Amino acid sequence: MALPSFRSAFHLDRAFNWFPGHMARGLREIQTQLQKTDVVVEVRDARIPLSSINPQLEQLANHKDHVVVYNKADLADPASRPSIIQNIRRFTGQQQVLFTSTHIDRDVRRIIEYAAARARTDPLRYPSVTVTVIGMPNVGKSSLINAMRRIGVGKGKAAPTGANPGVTRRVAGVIRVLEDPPVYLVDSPGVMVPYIADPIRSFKVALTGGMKEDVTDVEVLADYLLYQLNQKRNRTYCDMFHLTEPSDDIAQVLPAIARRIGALKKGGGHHLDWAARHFIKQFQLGKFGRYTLDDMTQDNVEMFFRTYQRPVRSRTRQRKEERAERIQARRAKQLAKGTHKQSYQR
Ligand SMILES: Nc1nc2c(ncn2[C@@H]2O[C@H](COP(=O)(O)OP(=O)(O)OP(=O)(O)O)[C@@H](O)[C@H]2O)c(=O)[nH]1
Repeated sequence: MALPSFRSAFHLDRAFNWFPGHMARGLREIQTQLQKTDVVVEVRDARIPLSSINPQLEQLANHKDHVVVYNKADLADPASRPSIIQNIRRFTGQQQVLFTSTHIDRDVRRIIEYAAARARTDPLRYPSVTVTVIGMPNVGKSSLINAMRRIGVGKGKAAPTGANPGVTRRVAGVIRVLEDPPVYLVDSPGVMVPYIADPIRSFKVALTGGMKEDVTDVEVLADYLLYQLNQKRNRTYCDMFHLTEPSDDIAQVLPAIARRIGALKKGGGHHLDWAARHFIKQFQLGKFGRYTLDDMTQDNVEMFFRTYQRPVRSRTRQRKEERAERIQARRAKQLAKGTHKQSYQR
């Protein structure tokens, strides 16, 4: 049987963006909180090692003792780890890079140990250590804090968690995670990059659960997931949804998923949005295997770091600036004319 031909690129005309008010406020609160912080734990998603970097947070954290934690490592391709460590060190100078899964105690303990080492090596300077946990939405900050508390002091959940992004909305109070030396953690709201210009980057963030569903289009996102699976020649979805052969056409795949999960409309037809949500959820649960969506090849990483720190203007800001430029140009023109008139009159 001839293999079906797959798309060689995914074409998108728009990016998803999500930056509600609580994130702008959260960023200001984090800035204030960092003044009272000894160690910053910046949590990112191991499945999107580049796309889960928020330059605004990174800049705030860079002035501090700062450790980068790639969480959800159980869902990411382990083969990408060496290139993540190497590239992050090379392009950001960041030496402390850890990989964690909140349900693997050994991983979580390494963060506690990192913070406790400050107090152990310099107890006069650090009679206790305060750690602030920052990062993009849904990367697992609160889950990590709860895991550290469970491991460090044997206590239950203190930070609310949830499958949807944006559960934590304010910088929280301190939570003790170790008695001796005393280590305290502070949770903070996930802060998204204010404006993501690159549609593919926004799709990766959305696919890994970092965007509120309302700002996305689940069927387009499901199509992007299908594209990703086919790129990697991953056929798991065929067995899962009883497809006889792989397809690159989401219009064929979504009805098959809908039939499989019983998302059928009363008068006939399929709930394609339910099917799309189910498809995406399976990816987020790791049912298609472990994925690192960002291309970690040298060229791509270099390109990312060359452009990512440039402040990206939102469309509104861009329009305002363009308008201001037009007004200025018009005034300059009028002035030139006026000057000409004046000199003529003189
Ligand atoms: N598989 C896996 N899931 C995780 C891990 N850490 C967190 N999660 C799940 O990811 C989801 C988000 O976790 P949270 O801890 O609420 O994330 P957060 O970064 O605090 O989210 P915000 O409130 O948006 O800032 C939850 O459903 C967690 O169960 C991990 O290491 N592995």
